[in-house]
Amino acid sequence: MSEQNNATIVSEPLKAETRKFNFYYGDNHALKNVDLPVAERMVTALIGPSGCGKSTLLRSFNRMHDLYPGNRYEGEIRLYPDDVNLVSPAVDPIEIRMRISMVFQKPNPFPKTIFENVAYGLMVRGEKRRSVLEEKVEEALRGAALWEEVKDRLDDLAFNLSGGQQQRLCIARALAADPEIILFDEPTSALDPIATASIEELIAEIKEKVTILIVTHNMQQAARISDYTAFMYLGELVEFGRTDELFVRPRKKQTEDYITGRFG
Ligand SMILES: Nc1ncnc2c1ncn2[C@@H]1O[C@H](COP(=O)(O)OP(=O)(O)OP(=O)(O)O)[C@@H](O)[C@H]1O
Repeated sequence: MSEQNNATIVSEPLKAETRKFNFYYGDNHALKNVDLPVAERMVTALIGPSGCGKSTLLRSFNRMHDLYPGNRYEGEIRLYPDDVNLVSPAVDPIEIRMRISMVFQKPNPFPKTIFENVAYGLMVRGEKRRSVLEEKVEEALRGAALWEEVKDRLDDLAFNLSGGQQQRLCIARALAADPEIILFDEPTSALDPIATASIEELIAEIKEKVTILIVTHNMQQAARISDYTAFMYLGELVEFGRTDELFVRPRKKQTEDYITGRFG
């Protein structure tokens, strides 16, 4: 069977796409010629065994690796519709981080109030009007399904919220910046099953507005919430497909071994 071009598998418009993308931590060649299409307003899951490069790929999308000397990108990550290469040195990483937000494994609210956490990005951008901030904070908290729980305690410290609430607050903080893409790095691994279910529901809702890329160790979660799945191994993208097809009829033996738990 001839190799299929991954982008042709996607039926929606592309929001982004990596092309012959490589990443190096100094001498460590962590990502190798990755061609990953990211469908607009869909959920794309990155799965694969520990150390295969999922987080490295995710973090490349908002130029997190720029913060460390010795790291090197090669190839392209095209962002559409502008069609810019977001890892080009000519592109400002700060601008990219405003357009592409990230939610981490462990909730990481700032040591500030609930209100300030959500308003932070807007304030950094110079928005000072209290009425605009209030409106945007409410909208983002509603979008993150947290408004009803916190509307009477917006001036409480964010640390007083439960773990699941803190993670929804971090999602609200990401939403408040009106991002085009949200990157989720194992967002439920520190949460109990109920909080996990509410984050999964939330992801299904916010994908109506925002493109989502998510790293997960949990294959059931990938199968439940994603539209497309990319299976990675040793820095390579082994197989990309529609989630309903990849989990039922994987084309590659490595993918099949991984999803059936026979990996070793
Ligand atoms: N800061 C770093 N410096 C050097 N090598 C790194 C660094 N971070 C990750 N690596 C290496 O890059 C490779 C990919 O790591 P990465 O964290 O992206 O994998 P992962 O699939 O997300 O793993 P996990 O599921 O365990 O989080 C691994 O070999 C890892 O050891």
